[in-house]
Amino acid sequence: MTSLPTLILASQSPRRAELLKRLSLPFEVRPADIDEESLGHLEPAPMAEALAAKKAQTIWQPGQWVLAADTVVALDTEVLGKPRNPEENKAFLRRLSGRIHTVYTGFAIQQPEGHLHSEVVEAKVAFRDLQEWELEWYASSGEGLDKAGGYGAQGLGMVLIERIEGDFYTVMGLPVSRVWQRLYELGYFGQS
Ligand SMILES: Cc1cn([C@H]2C[C@H](O)[C@@H](COP(=O)(O)OP(=O)(O)OP(=O)(O)O)O2)c(=O)[nH]c1=O
Repeated sequence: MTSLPTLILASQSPRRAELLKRLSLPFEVRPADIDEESLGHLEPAPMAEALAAKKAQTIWQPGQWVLAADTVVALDTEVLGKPRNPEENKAFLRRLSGRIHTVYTGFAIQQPEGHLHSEVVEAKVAFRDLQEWELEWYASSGEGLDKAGGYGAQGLGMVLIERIEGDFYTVMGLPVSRVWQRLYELGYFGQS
């Protein structure tokens, strides 16, 4: 393969950077500081897609390939954001315990000439019935504090999960297989 253009990753998420690294794609991180509240009125799926698109558009400059994403965790119709403290983290986990919730990860790719592609992918996650000591243990680890829904499926949070329906990487914050496919279709890897 000839050398690929540098992807600008419009995300501060270390997980998304790690996934691009694992794909051996050349990239630079340039987080987009957007007002997420302004799209808070949307339903979870369109919200994840619109936030990803907004992040890409904030960073894009002519000639660049930009990739952005946003992960929204929804329990029925309610969105669980990032818990503000261990107490709130515990409360989130108590609500997720023994139930199935949906993780929506929207992603956006903006091409060098400005065309913007965005879409959203979903996965269903079933939590085990969690014991009180497990809520305490997980919340005090601090792992869930910078994560939507208050847990990380790729970390200690793996023990909270009974099963996942859909792509694991959608839960982790970037549906890599779908992103890869779209990059190909949009011509990132060269003329197809
Ligand atoms: C549910 C879940 C979320 N997460 C993370 C992925 C995202 O980083 C984060 C959701 O917040 P996002 O707002 O999607 O992303 P971010 O704030 O980390 O970064 P940026 O806005 O700059 O793109 O939660 C996990 O790492 N594992 C999980 O299992």
